[in-house]
Amino acid sequence: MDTVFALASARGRAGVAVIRVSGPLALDAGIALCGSLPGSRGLRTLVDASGEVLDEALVLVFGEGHSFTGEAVVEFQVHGSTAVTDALLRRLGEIAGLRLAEPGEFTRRALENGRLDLAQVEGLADLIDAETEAQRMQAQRVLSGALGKKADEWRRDLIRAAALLEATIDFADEEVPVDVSPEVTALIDRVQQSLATERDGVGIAERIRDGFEVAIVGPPNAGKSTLLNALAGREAAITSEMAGTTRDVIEVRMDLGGLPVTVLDTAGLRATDDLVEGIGIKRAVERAGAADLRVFLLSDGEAPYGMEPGPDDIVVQGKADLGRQGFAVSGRTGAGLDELVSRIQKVLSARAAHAGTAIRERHRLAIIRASEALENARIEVSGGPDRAELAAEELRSAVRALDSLVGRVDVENILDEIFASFCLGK
Ligand SMILES: Nc1nc2c(ncn2[C@@H]2O[C@H](COP(=O)(O)OP(=O)(O)OP(=O)(O)O)[C@@H](O)[C@H]2O)c(=O)[nH]1
Ligand SMILES: [K+]
Ligand SMILES: [Mg+2]
Repeated sequence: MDTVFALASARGRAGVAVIRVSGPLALDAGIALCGSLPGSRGLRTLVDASGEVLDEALVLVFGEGHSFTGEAVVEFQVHGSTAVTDALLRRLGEIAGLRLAEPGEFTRRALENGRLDLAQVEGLADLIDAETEAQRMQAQRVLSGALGKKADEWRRDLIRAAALLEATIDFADEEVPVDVSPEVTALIDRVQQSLATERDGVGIAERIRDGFEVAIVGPPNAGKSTLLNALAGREAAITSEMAGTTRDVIEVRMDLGGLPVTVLDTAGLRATDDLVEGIGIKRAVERAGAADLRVFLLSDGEAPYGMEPGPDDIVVQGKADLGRQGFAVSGRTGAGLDELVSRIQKVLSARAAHAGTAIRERHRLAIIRASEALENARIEVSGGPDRAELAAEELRSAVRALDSLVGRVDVENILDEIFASFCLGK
């Protein structure tokens, strides 16, 4: 195994930069730079091959089995200037047996050494990318190994069910006094239910990761673009007194009370002979229809045109500053904005609450494969003792599908995909 090193903190000027060295030669490399290594941490002067001082560093030493990667690791916390980190990386590169780590290589080693399971690696990737509070909490849940724990419970139940069936196979020639099928079916049912909940939560978990879409729709000149700009805090969309100003869908990503949201501004909906405006309206209806939530911004007294609000959708009058009945907002003065944001948040957080520990399409597909095998197992079980062997085989195939969630089975093909999202030094 090579010894690898990389800048583990972000590139660029900073108070502190962290350079990590991991692998069998990590301690030797540390000694080459500092003369002597501290037991676990201490201040050292780092020198180059000719004894020239590189920097003063806080040096952290982790023995094999006690580091992030599971290997022997030395970390140097140095002054965060590009010149210092470049000099140190150059120096490490001169040491025989050391090379620069590939993107994600530290994490990959952590996985290979059993420090993290595959789902935790995905959680770590999400945590590094997390921008909002909801994303951070979701990533922490996955990084803590919650999906692995769930998978263990499912596995235990299914292995027990398979064992019960195996027992009847072994005694097939003799008279088996107990019928195991009720207990086996109960175990299958329990796992099935839990799998269904997790499967249904994946869509929401993906929204938390990638963002919810909230579309502003309504008639021309209702003030949709002005409202978008007020929410975004900048002039993202063109506004004017001309009806039919917005044609393309304008997207602005924002953090609404901890939830990642992309707000869409759309063309005003009305009957039109204008070709380009018509295309804009078609796009508006399509994108708003596919969004997670719609805010119908209406002009005084007008009914929605072209789209009907769904049960969760928010209907609000625009231009509150002109004096409106009921719930109204004004993008111009900001009146009613807090109320609108809190209504949006309320709807989306209620949905976000359904996110479980399975958070990716990969998880959803594994869960579906397992569920299908369990469905087959249930059919075989109901076919009587002669079919016990087939039922047990289906249970094992469900276990294999679930094992792929945490990487117990061969997952080489998905590793590259997962690690492609990692950056250097992670
Ligand atoms: N008094 C008042 N005028 C507003 C408000 N919001 C927008 N306006 C004005 O109403 C006109 C239309 O605003 P826009 O934001 O372009 O409306 P829109 O709904 O995006 O219009 P289209 O893109 O054409 O569908 C502009 O002249 C705005 O200055 C508001 O809250 N109060
Ligand atoms: K307008
Ligand atoms: Mg507009």
